Amino acid sequence: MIRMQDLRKDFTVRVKAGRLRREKRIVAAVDGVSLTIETGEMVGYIGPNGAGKSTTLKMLTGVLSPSSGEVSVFGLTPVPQRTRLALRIGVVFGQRSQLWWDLPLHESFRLLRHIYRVPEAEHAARLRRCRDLLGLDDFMDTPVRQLSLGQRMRGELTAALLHGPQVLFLDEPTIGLDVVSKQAVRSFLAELGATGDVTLVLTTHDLADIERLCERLVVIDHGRVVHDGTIEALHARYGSRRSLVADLDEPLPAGFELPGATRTGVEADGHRVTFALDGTSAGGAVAALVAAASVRDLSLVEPDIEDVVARLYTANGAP
Ligand SMILES: Nc1ncnc2c1ncn2[C@@H]1O[C@H](COP(=O)(O)OP(=O)(O)OP(=O)(O)O)[C@@H](O)[C@H]1O
Repeated sequence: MIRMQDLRKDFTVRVKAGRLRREKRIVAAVDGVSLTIETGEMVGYIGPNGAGKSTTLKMLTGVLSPSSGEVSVFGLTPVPQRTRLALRIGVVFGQRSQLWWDLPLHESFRLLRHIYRVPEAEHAARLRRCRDLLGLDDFMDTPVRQLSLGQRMRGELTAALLHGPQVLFLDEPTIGLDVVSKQAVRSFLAELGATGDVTLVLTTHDLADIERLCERLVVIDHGRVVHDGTIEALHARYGSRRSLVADLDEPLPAGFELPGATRTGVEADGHRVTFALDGTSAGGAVAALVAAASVRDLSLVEPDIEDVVARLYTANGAP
């Protein structure tokens, strides 16, 4: 449904070359991206600053023309068929608003209904759902310029959905939001994605968004895709391991080894030990530890996505 084939976008920038001279330089913001995204997928599109995420979204939504390669969304070519495409996609760019700054929020929604020519009953049903799930009622009458960032973002999401798009492109939807607003936005998107009717593509620097929402993770760096798969596949590729943390009555005997695990930490004078598990099953290691020592408490710690993504960015030479 969304297809990109060897998609590229070059920008020409002028950089200082000596005291008075400026030189033209080509920046390959997107450098040969090929991806296919099917209906109902929830895809996290991540990468370090300047990796090319926003540029890709801009080409998908018809804001920017590609320098070369192909891009289509529902078989439409975004720039020349932008108007037709707009009826079928919703876009939220964290930094840019689609609401009318001086009007109360509900007026923006009313105007959008007319722009998209949405039948009254359909509009009312969608708006009701957004009001409930995103808790808009307290600020429906407030002019947009007086809304907090979290309130505005909830308004932006609603505005992007009122015409019933089949794909939602979100650029940093939770940036700068407080914890409560983040949760509201994430739960809302999770619910939306769970219906299977809406395809979600979102960029974010907050990996909790990805963990909560996305089955598929595409990592881009220097304009190129460096990973495309599940979070689990990413962990497997980078050898992330689960840890077993045990609190013991007595320290383990010297030279103690746990089959299927490697000791990675000792704290509290030997009363707390951490083992990295080699496999995915903890059963054998737990049984062996309990047989060998007096265990007071045990916990399993999942690998941290932040760590593995940081390793991935570093591996690709990001600054
Ligand atoms: N209009 C433009 N003119 C010149 N260079 C641009 C333009 N837009 C983006 N770039 C450059 O293209 C590269 C990719 O930028 P892009 O905004 O797509 O990155 P990003 O992954 O979205 O980054 P961030 O996480 O910081 O938002 C960067 O090197 C950026 O400086």
